[in-house]
Parts: sequence; structure tokens; C-alpha cells
Amino acid sequence: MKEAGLPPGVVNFVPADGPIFGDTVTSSPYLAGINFTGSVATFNRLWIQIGNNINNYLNFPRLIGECGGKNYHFVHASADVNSVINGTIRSAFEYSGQKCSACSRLYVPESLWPEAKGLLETRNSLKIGDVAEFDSFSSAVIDQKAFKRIKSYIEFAKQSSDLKIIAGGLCDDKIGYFIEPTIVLSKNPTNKIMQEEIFGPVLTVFVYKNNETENALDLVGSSTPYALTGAVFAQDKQFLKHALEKLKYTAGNFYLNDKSTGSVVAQQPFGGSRMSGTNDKAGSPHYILRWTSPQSIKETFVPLNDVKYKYMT
Ligand SMILES: NC(=O)c1ccc[n+]([C@@H]2O[C@H](COP(=O)([O-])OP(=O)(O)OC[C@H]3O[C@@H](n4cnc5c(N)ncnc54)[C@H](O)[C@@H]3O)[C@@H](O)[C@H]2O)c1
Ligand SMILES: N[C@@H](CCC=O)C(=O)O
Repeated sequence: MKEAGLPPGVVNFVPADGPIFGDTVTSSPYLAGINFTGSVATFNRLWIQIGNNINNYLNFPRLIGECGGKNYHFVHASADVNSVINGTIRSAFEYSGQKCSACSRLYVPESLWPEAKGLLETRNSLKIGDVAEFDSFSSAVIDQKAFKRIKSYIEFAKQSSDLKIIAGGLCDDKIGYFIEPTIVLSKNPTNKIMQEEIFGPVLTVFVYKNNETENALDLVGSSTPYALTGAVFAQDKQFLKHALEKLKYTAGNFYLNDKSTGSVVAQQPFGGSRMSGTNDKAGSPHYILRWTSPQSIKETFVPLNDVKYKYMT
């Protein structure tokens, strides 16, 4: 950044407790903007604090929020199942599902479910262990708070009559906050496990009837307030085109026959709308412009000799 011309002291690393930092910056009259990555609850809190302080600022603070997701893989009857299995396992379970873009909802047509159940076998092959061992696919979740939150969804799944855990489900915090990659089958496409962000290795599958594909597509957008990432798997090009149009408000980053995760900054601008954020697209030229303050300048070379307009004389 220095090489690009940014003066020293403009960028500072200030490690702090989150709420103390947030309370401090939002109460400062000099706050010019916030570029936040994290949960909806925290972004809402910051926005509310700024609203409450609006009479005290020297500028209107600009706000960018990059928040959570309830990302989906939608599988059409024409899909290549192998690609669905491998893409879904990677998206849902790498980094133990702790990516805003991780897949946590899988919609599968009844006709493909017997084959798509290969998910379970692939899941069984994953080693979840020490990150220092290169054959570990993933490891523990970040901290006790995350462990408790994710575990509570697994406990909920064990008790809900809509839900059945078909793989994983064990949680163990003896030597680290380990949670098995877990696959849940839901009879109910609007069960809370299909709506809320879990931010952990829990994937929920809803099997739809082939003759209800349109209804299943409708569920993708109506089931959650998020719109971060999503993927459609189909070899039928007409269907892909149709899904792209129908699902356009469900994902800021939309994938065709690819997993819903792994966008590369500067190649795939990243971000989502609705409760997933302000969709300013990190990694795109639009983003940097949000933090600039353009000034228009005019200089006149013809003196103004009269106050009256020409038609007045
Ligand atoms: N859209 C994206 O690009 C993106 C990328 C990564 C993670 N996420 C989202 O982040 C969330 C997971 O992260 P988390 O659980 O750490 O979220 P979080 O909201 O609890 O915390 C995010 C960050 O904000 C800080 N923070 C907490 N309270 C604050 C406050 N009152 N004021 C200012 N800062 C505060 C935390 O210390 C942390 O650094 C998920 O919802 C995930 O989807 C989004
Ligand atoms: N760009 C990465 C991470 C985004 C959020 O953490 C992805 O698309 O998975």
C-alpha cells in the first residue's frame, strides 16, 4: 500500500476486543466508514450505533458489510453426480465449514438421491485431525463458542422429527473443538436447519420430487434471508439458463457446475446482498471507489461582467 502511495500512518493494525473497538469507533465524530466482515448481528449493532450517533459525525460514515450465508447446491436431474459429491464435500466440510461461502443446503432430486448418497462414503474417507498432518482434510473448529453453537444444531437435529442425522454427529472437545462432518436429511425444506447460518461442518439435504423442481427452486430464495453464494449442477443447458434467471436474487456469487466456494480475490469479485451484506464486491474496482471521495473542480477563464442574464437586457 505504501508503494501505491498511501502515506504512513493511514493504515494501522489495532488489535482489540470487538465490542470495545466497535463502541469506540462508532462514537468518534471522525468516523468516515466501516468495512466489516463478520456476522449479521455484529453488523446490525454497528449500523444501529451509527444511526444513533448520526448528529455527531463530520461525514456520513460509509458502511460495507460482508456477512453470513446459507449457501446452497441445487442439483438438477441431469447433473453429473460425481461432480456434485466431490464439490459438495469440499464446499461443506473444508475448513470445517467455517467459510461464509460454505455449502450448507443441498437440494437433490429423488431420482438421483440413491447415487448422490455416495456423499456418505466420500465423507467417511475424510481425515479430520491435526492441521500439521498433511493428510488431514480439516481440523477442529475455531473456539469453544463456535463448538457450542454448532453442537446445539446437531443436538437439535437429533431431537427434531423432521430431521435425521445420516452421517457424523459426534462432537468432542477433549483435545480440541472437534466436530465430525455431519450430514442431516430433512423432510421439511423450511426447518430452521435449512434457514439459519451454522458456520460449521453441518450439511442438510432436502430430497425433492422430480416433478416439483420449480417449487424446489422457489424454496432456495424463500427459505432464508441470505444471498451469498449458490451453485446449480445440471448438464441440461436450458435448465442452467432458467435457474440462473430464477435464482438471481439468491446469491451474489453464483456457480454453474462448480462448488459454491473458493472465489479468488481479483478474479471473482466477492459478496452477497440481502442479509449477506451490502454486495460491494471485495476484489473488484468498485470496492476501492467506495473508499474514495471524489471532488469536481471547475476553473473559469471568462470573467463574469454582469449579474443580469442576457434575456433581461
Ligand atoms: N461475506 C464475507 O466475505 C465473509 C467472510 C468471512 C466470514 N464471514 C461471516 O463472518 C461470520 C463468522 O465470523 P465471527 O463469528 O467471528 O463473526 P462476528 O460478527 O462475531 O465477529 C467478526 C469480527 O468482528 C469483531 N467484533 C465483534 N463484535 C464487534 C463489535 N461490536 N464491533 C466491532 N467489531 C466487533 C470480532 O472481534 C471479529 O473480529 C459468519 O457469519 C461468516 O459468514 C463473512
Ligand atoms: N473468497 C472465499 C472466501 C470468502 C469468505 O470467506 C470463498 O469464496 O470461499
